[in-house]
Amino acid sequence: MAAAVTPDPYAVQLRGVSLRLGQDAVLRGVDLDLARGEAVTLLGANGAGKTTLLRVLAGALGVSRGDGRVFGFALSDRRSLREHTHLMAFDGAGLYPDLTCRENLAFTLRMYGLSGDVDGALARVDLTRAADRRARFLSAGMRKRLALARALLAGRPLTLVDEPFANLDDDGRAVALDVLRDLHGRGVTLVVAAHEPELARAVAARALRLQGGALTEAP
Ligand SMILES: Nc1ncnc2c1ncn2[C@@H]1O[C@H](COP(=O)(O)OP(=O)(O)OP(=O)(O)O)[C@@H](O)[C@H]1O
Repeated sequence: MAAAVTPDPYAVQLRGVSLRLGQDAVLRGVDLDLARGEAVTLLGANGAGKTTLLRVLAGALGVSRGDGRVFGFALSDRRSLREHTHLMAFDGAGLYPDLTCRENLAFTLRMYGLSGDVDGALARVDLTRAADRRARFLSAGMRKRLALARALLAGRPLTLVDEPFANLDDDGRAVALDVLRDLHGRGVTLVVAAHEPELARAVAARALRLQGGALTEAP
């Protein structure tokens, strides 16, 4: 009889992950267990290493020491990590400045091998009137909205969101919450790095703090 296969219940497991960037030991023994479908808020001062940790989980950065898995894939298998994650970067990286909003989203779908409702996503983030504007001519808040629409369409099983509320007005913050709740409701595992704990925790009640390169549960 074949042995029963137990699916890995974890989206993320990190053990003693350390990373040095230049002179800085940015991550120093990070341990993390995230269940599939869990949403977590990532807190920490400027320069604490939040973006760095998101980039490790997204397969964009290798680690110096330690071990970990993302959906069962080793951290060193960065290609598999990239295929199962979406990183919504703070600075809008991933958006193509010379493509229009609509073209950017259509391109994301093509790149990820998906079909989806581009105009619906633009409407969700209130960018319909800017659909044919090139990304380079968007305001910072509009770029953030476009990045949220991109994350929504991508719907990758692990979505890593860097400062989703920065540069947004009150309506925009509501849009960001709506998008994050939608992703979470679809079973997407979320890590939300934010400086607005009260907002982030409305989606991701469990909060972790990155301090001195290590993660601890935040009360
Ligand atoms: N490519 C790099 N080379 C050298 N040092 C880097 C590099 N990227 C980041 N760092 C350093 O790593 C540390 C952590 O940066 P990171 O961007 O991860 O912090 P953060 O917690 O996201 O900060 P913020 O809240 O300001 O966005 C900082 O000291 C930063 O200067």
